Amino acid sequence: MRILIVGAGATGGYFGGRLLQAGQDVTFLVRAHRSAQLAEHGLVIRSALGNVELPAPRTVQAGGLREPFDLIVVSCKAYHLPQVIEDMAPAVGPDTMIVPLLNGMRHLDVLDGRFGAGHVLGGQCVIAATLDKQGVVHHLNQSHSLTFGERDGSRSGRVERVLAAMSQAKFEPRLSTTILQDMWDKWVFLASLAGITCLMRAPVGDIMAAAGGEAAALQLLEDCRRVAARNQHAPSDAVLARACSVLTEKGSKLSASMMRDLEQGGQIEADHVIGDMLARAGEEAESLAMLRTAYTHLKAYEARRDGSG
Ligand SMILES: NC(=O)C1=CN([C@@H]2O[C@H](COP(=O)(O)OP(=O)(O)OC[C@H]3O[C@@H](n4cnc5c(N)ncnc54)[C@H](OP(=O)(O)O)[C@@H]3O)[C@@H](O)[C@H]2O)C=CC1
Ligand SMILES: CC(C)(CO)C(=O)C(=O)O
Repeated sequence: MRILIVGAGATGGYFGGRLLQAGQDVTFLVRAHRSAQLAEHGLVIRSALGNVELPAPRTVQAGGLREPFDLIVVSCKAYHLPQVIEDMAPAVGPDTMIVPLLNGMRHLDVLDGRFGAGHVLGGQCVIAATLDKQGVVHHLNQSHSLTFGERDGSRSGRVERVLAAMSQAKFEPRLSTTILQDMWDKWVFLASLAGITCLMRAPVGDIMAAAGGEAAALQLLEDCRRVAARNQHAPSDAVLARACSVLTEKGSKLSASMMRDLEQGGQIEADHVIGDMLARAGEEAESLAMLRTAYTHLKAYEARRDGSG
């Protein structure tokens, strides 16, 4: 299976690197700076679950794509998606599958609109990873699952082939028959985690140590749950209980990748992760005060960052 990983950043570098390590036919679509880094230093992953150094992984830049790939894994940030879509278009042939790993949901509509829904599977990853200035991928926790599936829930031949291709790689590939619900479940959790850790500029444990911290986190979770329910994707009691316990764990060092980006002064996926959640609340948005505050806070950060205030 010919696999194109779009973006060799934290998630793309990690999962693409693990696939390459397992002997899969992997190419990375990258931009000039990352291309030079990978050519000089190779793809380096530092992980408690096993370091790996892959000298000179195959890369291609926009304009260099000539043929369709079997599988395209999209692992860019949401704010880069419009350009990414144009750059990857020559790699999409009649039988190409696209698996996006972005947090949130709106990218599915964007990808469907450009390539047709038949090409676009559901996808998500659970991992904490970051890229340092030298281009090394740092895996920060013990989770590394990549879940994908047909959005109609079927176990088609093509998703079975993706599972087979991923089965030898050193991460947890999961073929889901409920991928849209899985994506909503993760979004509800992630939007709560990103919203609260960014708002408080602190990981979960420090928020729990602060007066009002637990109530604020749980209120944000409840706001996101209400949006999911309104969109016919209410999380189950078990999913909610798990989200609740992770978001309120005393002493926890957990924070969202958005908080890491924000603390480094970087761009953030405010509209994609929080704004779109609010947009899907419709007229209920007025009553979701924590979610609205989380969004306003991120937009104020963006305004300050890009000097548009
Ligand atoms: N990091 C994490 O722990 C997790 C992240 N996620 C989600 O995964 C998605 C990706 O995040 P993450 O991997 O952290 O992001 P990164 O910023 O680490 O990586 C994204 C990569 O996309 C590349 N890129 C952007 N535009 C293009 C383009 N036109 N052509 C080729 N490459 C391009 C960037 O390259 P360049 O260097 O040129 O800018 C960058 O290396 C996000 O939606 C995030 O929310 C989900 C779970 C965990
Ligand atoms: C939920 C979590 C923390 C892990 O995948 C994540 O997606 C993120 O930090 O962006």
